[in-house]
Amino acid sequence: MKVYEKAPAKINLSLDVLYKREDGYHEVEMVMTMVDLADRLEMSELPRDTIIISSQAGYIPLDEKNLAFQAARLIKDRYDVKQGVYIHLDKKIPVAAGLAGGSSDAAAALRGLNRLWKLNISTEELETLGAELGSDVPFCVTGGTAIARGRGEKLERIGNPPQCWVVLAKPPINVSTADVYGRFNANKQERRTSTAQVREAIELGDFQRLCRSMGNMLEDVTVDAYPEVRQLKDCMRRLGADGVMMSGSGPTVFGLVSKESKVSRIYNGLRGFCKDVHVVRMLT
Ligand SMILES: C[C@](O)(CO)[C@H](O)COP(=O)(O)OP(=O)(O)OC[C@H]1O[C@@H](n2ccc(N)nc2=O)[C@H](O)[C@@H]1O
Ligand SMILES: Nc1ncnc2c1ncn2[C@@H]1O[C@H](COP(=O)(O)OP(=O)(O)OP(=O)(O)O)[C@@H](O)[C@H]1O
Repeated sequence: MKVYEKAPAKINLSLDVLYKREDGYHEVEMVMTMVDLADRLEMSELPRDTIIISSQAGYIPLDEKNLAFQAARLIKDRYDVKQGVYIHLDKKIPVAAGLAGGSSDAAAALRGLNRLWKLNISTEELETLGAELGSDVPFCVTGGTAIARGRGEKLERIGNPPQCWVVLAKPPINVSTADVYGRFNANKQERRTSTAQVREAIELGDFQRLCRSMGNMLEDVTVDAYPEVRQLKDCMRRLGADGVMMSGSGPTVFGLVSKESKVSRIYNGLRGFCKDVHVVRMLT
């Protein structure tokens, strides 16, 4: 038997870092949603008790460092599954981009293996398992739009943002999430939180207000280390995107655009600046 799962990319419409916790993680409050740029996972049963990962992407680990591998091992251990699985990852989401590609693959593996092995694990339990794999994984289990708190695992579902185009552009640099949080200094200055305003704009269905409300407290940290992220933001704004922000710990910058007529101008303008540009829709 075979099962297939899509693993969409996430963007952060807000990302407030509240304080550093005793356990080393940061307490956050953020609005996350998904876009229709997705990896695809094919999972098939193996007679031998083993986990095999393959991918067309030559630049991700295919061993126990792969988050889909870790998801399979976790579910096998926890539910005492003796069958093996072959997982093929068709990667479309840029890697180490701030788009939760690995986390979404892990969440898709949890969902798919639950079906493949007929384990009947509840969504809540899948989210709890996901938290063991990474802070963004619980959100990726069901996706949609949510406010995430704690270190990212406490989820409150909210309505979807107004539909629009999303232009994603990743400069050719790799950013480590641990490194960005490590450089973040919570006491440095008063920072404006944005989650409450983003939530309000979504509830009102007010696109322009949403664009004005967005904020990401990790942006300054990444921009300090990689000035090209600011250049990319400025470029996207100049080209006419309505709202522009970095996603997660970066370096991907996204632009929200309401008018289809503007999209190709923004896409073409950005392609002169970096190769990794995608035009997608919010997943609503
Ligand atoms: C930046 C975001 O992607 C925004 O959605 C997430 O907060 C990070 O999610 P993630 O990549 O799944 O993060 P994890 O794999 O759990 O953690 C990677 C590293 O980031 C730091 N980290 C992560 C999440 C968090 N709330 N506080 C942290 O300080 C920790 O040093 C951790 O070792
Ligand atoms: N299935 C996977 N897909 C992509 N990267 C993976 C995967 N499994 C493990 N990795 C490793 O995880 C690291 C982060 O990749 P990923 O694409 O998940 O980052 P990200 O989008 O910045 O994540 P986040 O937004 O959750 O911080 C990479 O260095 C990569 O080698």
